[in-house]
Amino acid sequence: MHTKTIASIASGMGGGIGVIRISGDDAMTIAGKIFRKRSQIDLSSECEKEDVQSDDKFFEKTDTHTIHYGFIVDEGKVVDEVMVLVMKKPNSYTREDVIEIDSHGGPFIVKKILETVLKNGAALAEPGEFTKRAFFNGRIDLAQAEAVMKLISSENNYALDSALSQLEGNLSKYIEDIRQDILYDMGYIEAALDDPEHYDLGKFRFELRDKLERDKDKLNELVEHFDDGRMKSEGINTVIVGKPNAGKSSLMNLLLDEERAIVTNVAGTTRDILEERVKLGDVILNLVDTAGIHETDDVVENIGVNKAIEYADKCDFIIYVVDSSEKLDDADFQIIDILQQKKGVILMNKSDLNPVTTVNDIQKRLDWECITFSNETKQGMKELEDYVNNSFLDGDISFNDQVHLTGIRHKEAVMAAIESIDAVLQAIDDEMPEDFFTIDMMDAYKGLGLINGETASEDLVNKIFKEFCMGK
Ligand SMILES: Nc1nc2c(c(=O)[nH]1)N(C=O)[C@@H](CNc1ccc(C(=O)N[C@@H](CCC(=O)O)C(=O)O)cc1)CN2
Ligand SMILES: Nc1nc2c(ncn2[C@@H]2O[C@H](COP(=O)(O)OP(=O)(O)OP(=O)(O)O)[C@@H](O)[C@H]2O)c(=O)[nH]1
Ligand SMILES: [Mg+2]
Repeated sequence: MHTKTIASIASGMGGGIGVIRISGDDAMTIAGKIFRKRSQIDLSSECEKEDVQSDDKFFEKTDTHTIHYGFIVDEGKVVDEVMVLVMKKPNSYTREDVIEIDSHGGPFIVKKILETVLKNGAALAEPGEFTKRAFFNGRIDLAQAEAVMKLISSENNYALDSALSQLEGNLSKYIEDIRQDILYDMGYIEAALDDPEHYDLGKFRFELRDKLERDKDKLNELVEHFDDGRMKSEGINTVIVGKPNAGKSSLMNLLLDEERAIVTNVAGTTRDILEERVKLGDVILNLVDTAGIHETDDVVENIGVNKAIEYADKCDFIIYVVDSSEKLDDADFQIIDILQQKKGVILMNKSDLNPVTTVNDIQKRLDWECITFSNETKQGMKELEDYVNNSFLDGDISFNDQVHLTGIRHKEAVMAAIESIDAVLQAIDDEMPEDFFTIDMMDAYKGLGLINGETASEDLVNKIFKEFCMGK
């Protein structure tokens, strides 16, 4: 079958060099049509010489993995001076014939070259279409394709390392080992039911029970580390709380290093929640500034207070800002009540003023780390950074021996498989006949296949690739 040839800009816009990528059966021919060697160009007019014919077979005749210096022309006129990379199937990213044109990096030039390529027979690639082809052509599985996206969007070492591990296929292998275990045992049960004379199901159910328990432990381990991994790579959902005027918005601005939130000496300045992403050391915080929590009759402010409480309830981490230049009051006591079962840190803010509330005053009510802090003098910034980094990045995880789920889609598939395994375990305990087991075993087998894509529907696959960026 002749595959449609696609093209797209593969580089980020701007930068010194731009990359236009072409993939498909006509990639070589299209490139041949628009490529000229230096000797074919009249440099004084920036046009091809008069008697020059395009050599459509030029790249078909070259070896794979070779680089060619020359020019791209559009209707005889030079568009840019380029390098062309040739990768012949199956030795390419998509496993199809691939041409990459390295051009000068300006956005106008890059777009013009892409237009020239499209004019000569390629179709504009959809987001993720190159990687989708790598998937359909069997070079990578679905989890690995998703890892490519994770890799591109990673913002810290943790995200990068776990994406690389997934791209290498570590998650896929972990899941596939469990699937093969289940498949083997399903096969055994069916064979034994068909041919009871040669297969003994006598003690099999006890063996099966042990095996499934082990598989379940392995899957549970993935689920247990999921939140941890999500926080490290996508950011810790962090809410700044405190009573009005404590200095919450000032802290937001200080961490962001810009005047993002409105700060005034009027209590009740912040009404709505404000979300921003900041990096503190190697930790990413998805930071939320909230309205000061206290009793109020103001309708609008009250909505803000309720939102603050709601956010504080469902976040990963709280920064509780205390105005240490004032006595703790009812508002603080109300906040401390809300925070009891949560994870967070206390900033004893306004340390540049006369301290009235001490670390001791507060720690006897809330057993959290206390940092003496000032938005004015930046006292405590280093301690805050260290505390957050130590709390969330402790015990360097070795990626060689640990596998991580990096997406909610994977977590859901694993949890569903655990449920199916539980159903089998229950059936064993209930002394049900063996053919009952296979239904749930099949569910677990198929459910886990969603992760590497073995059992993923076309809709699911399309949905995943839609999230990709252009040119990938
Ligand atoms: N110029 C360029 N740089 C790039 C990419 C690319 O596509 N082009 N990549 C794109 O993301 C990344 C590298 N990933 C790649 C993965 C596989 C193959 C590939 O050709 N694989 C073939 C053949 C391998 C071989 O020749 O030994 C294969 O596995 O069948 C290429 C790049 C980052 N850098
Ligand atoms: N001296 C001193 N003043 C501070 C410090 N942090 C904040 N302030 C001042 O305290 C006042 C309130 O600061 P905000 O950051 O608006 O306080 P908030 O907690 O966001 O207040 P609401 O939004 O009303 O809940 C402003 O006048 C700030 O300049 C600090 O560390 N030292
Ligand atoms: Mg505020």
